[in-house]
Amino acid sequence: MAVSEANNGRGELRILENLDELRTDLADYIAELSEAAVKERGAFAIALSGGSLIDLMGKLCEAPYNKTVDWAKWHIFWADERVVAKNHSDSNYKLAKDGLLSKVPIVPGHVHSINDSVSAEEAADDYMFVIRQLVKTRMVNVADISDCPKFDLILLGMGPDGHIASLFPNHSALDETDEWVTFIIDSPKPPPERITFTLLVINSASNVAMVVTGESKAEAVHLAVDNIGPDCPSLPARLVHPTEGKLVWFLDKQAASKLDGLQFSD
Ligand SMILES: O=C(O)[C@H](O)[C@@H](O)[C@H](O)[C@H](O)COP(=O)(O)O
Repeated sequence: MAVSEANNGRGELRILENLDELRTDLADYIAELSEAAVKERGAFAIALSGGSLIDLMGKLCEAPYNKTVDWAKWHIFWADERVVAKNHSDSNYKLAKDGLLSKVPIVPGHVHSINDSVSAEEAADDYMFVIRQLVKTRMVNVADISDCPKFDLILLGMGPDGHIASLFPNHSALDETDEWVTFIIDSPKPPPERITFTLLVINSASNVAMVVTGESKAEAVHLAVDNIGPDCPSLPARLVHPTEGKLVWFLDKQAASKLDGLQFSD
């Protein structure tokens, strides 16, 4: 693995030889953050996304993690969710349940999925209310300089267009600076209706991990991480910049292949 700090404050870059190494490194990283948060405040508030992420987290269901992680202290949220029924094949909740949550001893009451029986707008409001209650009890930590939730870890994938969660390039949801959760009804990636954490919440987290693999993402990784001059596009992934937290990129060689000045030692 090559680990380096992007020289422009764009976070730590962890570039893994292959998907197996990435899966192990990601599981170690999540397990370490979980242990630290449980030690410090008795709970671990983690937000998941959809896509390939859940499969890449798969090692957590295996030894030693399945036994060593303090699953009872985990509180699960979604950085974004598709507004479909929980048993629909498009549901990020279903993806996480089938691939992770059903395989480890998570407390069912700690799984904070969205209300799937209302409109996207109502689901976003409802989710914000749920998070607000958990911030009050400090199940979810609070930012030092605002009343914003400070998740212990937000895990994000990235599309080839540089979208993160359900924040897409040139979409007005990117400009939402008041609400913690917003909704969209015109997602370019199906299904169209989604709710998503805003940049406000993403950038208030203690830790944000961008988990990105495959050659189709290489250009977007370059645009999100490298110094690309004044024509810098407003790529959603480039706007991830935790103000009081730490950003780590988990990349395979393919996704990292267009980064400036990268040298792989074979
Ligand atoms: O629900 C979603 O669609 C996502 O949360 C989305 O932001 C996803 O993480 C990226 O599109 C990357 O997905 P892949 O890793 O599958 O390419």
